[in-house]
Amino acid sequence: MAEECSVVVGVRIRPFNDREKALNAQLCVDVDGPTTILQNPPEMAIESGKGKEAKRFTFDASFWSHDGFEVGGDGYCSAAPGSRYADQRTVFETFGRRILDSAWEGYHCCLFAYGQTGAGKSYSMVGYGANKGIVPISCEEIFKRISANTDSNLTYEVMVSMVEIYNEQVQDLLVPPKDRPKKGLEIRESQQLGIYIGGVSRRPVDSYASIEAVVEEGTENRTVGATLMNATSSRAHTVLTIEFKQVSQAGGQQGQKLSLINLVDLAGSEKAGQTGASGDRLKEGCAINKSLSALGNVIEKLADKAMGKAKPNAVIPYRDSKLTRLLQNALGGSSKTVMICHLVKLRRDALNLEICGSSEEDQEFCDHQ
Ligand SMILES: Nc1ncnc2c1ncn2[C@@H]1O[C@H](COP(=O)(O)OP(=O)(O)OP(=O)(O)O)[C@@H](O)[C@H]1O
Repeated sequence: MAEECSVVVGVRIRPFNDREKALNAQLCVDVDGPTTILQNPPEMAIESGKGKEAKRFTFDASFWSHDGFEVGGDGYCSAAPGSRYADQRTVFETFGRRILDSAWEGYHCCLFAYGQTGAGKSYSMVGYGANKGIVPISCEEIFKRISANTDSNLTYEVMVSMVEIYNEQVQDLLVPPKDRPKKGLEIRESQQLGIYIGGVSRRPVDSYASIEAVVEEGTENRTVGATLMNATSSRAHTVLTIEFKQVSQAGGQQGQKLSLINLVDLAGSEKAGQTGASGDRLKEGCAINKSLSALGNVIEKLADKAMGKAKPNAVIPYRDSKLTRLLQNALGGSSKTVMICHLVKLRRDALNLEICGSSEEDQEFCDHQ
């Protein structure tokens, strides 16, 4: 456990939606192995004065989910023969499994889905219909692994909580909206527990069915609102925390290993003009963008530390937002972080590119919001 925190980043590109098809949207992204290639379309080249040359950004993985899939009888989308389409299972195998392996080793972990509204974050995290995302597949895997355990000296305890951060307030998704405190829950700190949410519901779960029921209940209670870009846009960050405890008995002594697995569906980053935002929607958008910037800063600093670009004692600005404060336990120390960035409008999808130290950074492309 002496290892420092690690941050891995991937990019996923979804199919065009109806709106983009109607607008005759141009495809200006490609992938080549772990590299994402951005083409500068001619009109942007004129606007930026930068020419048409493609830019290449290398990540830990780049998932092509734009086309090349076939739909099975059950609705599951998988790669057509010879295609490079990355289906839900591929994304889980590349990143979700890594998170579970780390949790089994006793690390705290965070997996984030980042991207503009409608870019496919919820699709990757929760999924739709037969195309289950990382959350349900991970939950299934956790209980598959637990039931495969044959060591009678080893037992497991799993607890789940689910909150959303909406307008910088932490709300318990396992409590109906009418019964929640108006100002949300407080993030507290103690020597024993580190950072924790005062009064949050923690439900014990002992099977896939029980965790699925809790996640469904929480999902029903989420704050969603329509924007022009996505009819059921999530306007809050949703954080599912799985407390995973391994209890071992040896020589009359009990040992415990606790891992916090945080699966985070971030609210969509966006430009007010594109989403038709005003009033409440605009206020939400400002809170979302502010906390995403804070997250970007924290991850960038963690990545710098992991790569030796920053001093080991460099201060990480967790306190700049509720989101980063809440996840401080899981992001700091010897933890594992995975960020899956979903691309749509490339010049504006900055955090994706900025946080990855291995990319050829270009301010024109990284001009965030
Ligand atoms: N990889 C994919 N393959 C097929 N369809 C996808 C994929 N990713 C997203 N979609 C479709 O695109 C639409 C928008 O996706 P999704 O709801 O996941 O976006 P989002 O980023 O979570 O948006 P928001 O932040 O507004 O909640 C959905 O109809 C979804 O089914």
